[in-house]
Amino acid sequence: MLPELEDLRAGVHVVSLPMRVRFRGIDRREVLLLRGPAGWGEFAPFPEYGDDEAKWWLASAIESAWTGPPAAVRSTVQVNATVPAVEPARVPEILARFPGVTTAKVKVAEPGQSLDDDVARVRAVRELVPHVRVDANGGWTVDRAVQSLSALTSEGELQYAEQPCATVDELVELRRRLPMVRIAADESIRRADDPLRVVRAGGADVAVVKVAPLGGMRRLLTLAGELGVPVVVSSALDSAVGMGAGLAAAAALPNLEMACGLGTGELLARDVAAPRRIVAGALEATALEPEASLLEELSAEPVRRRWWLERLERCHAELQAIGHGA
Ligand SMILES: O=C(O)CCC(=O)C1=CC=C[C@@H](O)[C@@H]1C(=O)O
Ligand SMILES: [Mg+2]
Repeated sequence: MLPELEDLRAGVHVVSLPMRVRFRGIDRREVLLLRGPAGWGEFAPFPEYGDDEAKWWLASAIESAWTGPPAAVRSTVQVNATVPAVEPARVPEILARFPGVTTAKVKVAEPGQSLDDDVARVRAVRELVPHVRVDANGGWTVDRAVQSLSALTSEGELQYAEQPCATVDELVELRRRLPMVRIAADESIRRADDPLRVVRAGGADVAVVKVAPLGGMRRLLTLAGELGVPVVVSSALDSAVGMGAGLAAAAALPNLEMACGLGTGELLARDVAAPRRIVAGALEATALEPEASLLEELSAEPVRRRWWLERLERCHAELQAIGHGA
C-alpha cells in the first residue's frame, strides 16, 4: 500500500552532508529521510533528476520505512574502495579509509582531465590494491574508450570498465572491438526505461545495480535474477540510512561474486549516524538509526527543505498515478 502523503511528511528530515572529497561534481549531499513503521528510508535523487526518474527513489524509501529489508543470506558484504577523480598524490590517503579492501573503483574520463591523468591515477591505485575497475560514467566515445582502455590495460588488468560509453549501442560496439575488457553497465540500467535491454543486447558482462534508482531492494533482487550476468550492488552516494538498504539488498542476493560499491560512506565528512566501519574489506549488513542530534546539526536550509518537500509531494503523486503499491 502506498502511504498517504501526510504519513510520509510526518517523519521527514532533510539534511545536507558535507563530503570529504568532491565526487560527481558535488561537495555536499542532500538527503531526505523519512520514518515509517518498519524503520527509516532515504529519498535522495540527485537534484537534476526529473520526477519521472525520482519517483522510483521514493518507492525505495517507502519500502525501507514501511516494509523493511528482505531475508538475508549473508551478514557481511565485501566492498570496493571508491576513488574519485583526484590527483595520484591523494590516492593513498583515500585508500587508507578502506581497510582490507582488495578491489578499488577508480573514476576516469572526468571532464577537464586527460587520459594521462587517468593512467597516473590508476597506476597509483594499482600499487596499493590488487583488483582495479574504472568508471567513466559514459564519458567516452567508442574510439576514445578503445584508446583509453587499451592504455589503462597496458600496465595491468582491469576487473571491468563501468559505463565507458553512454548508449547501449556504443557499449555493444565497444565489446565487439575490445573483447578482452569486461564491460559493466550502470547508467544503462539505472536510468533506462528497460533495465534488461543492455544485457540482452550484448552490451554488458556485469550489471551495476542500485537500490534507490531501481525502486527498492525487492525490485533490485528481481532484476538481478533476470539479468543473467554477475551483479555489483552500489550506492547512490547514500547516507548511513540509504546504505542500509544497499547492504540489505546485497546481503539477500543468492549469488554475489564481486565487491560491492557500498563503501562510499567514507566519502562523507559527516553522516546522520556514527559511520559503519569497514573491517577486513567488508561492512556488516545492518540498518542504522539516524541520531537526533546529527539530524538537527546537519539539517538543510529552510529553502532546501521546502524544495525537497515539494519534490516528495510530486513524486508521491507520480507513484499514485501509476498505481504503485496498490
Ligand atoms: O560504485 C561505487 O564504488 C560507488 C558508487 C558510485 O560510484 C556512484 C554513486 C553515485 C552516483 C554515481 O555517479 C556513481 C557511479 O557512477 O557509480
Ligand atoms: Mg557508475
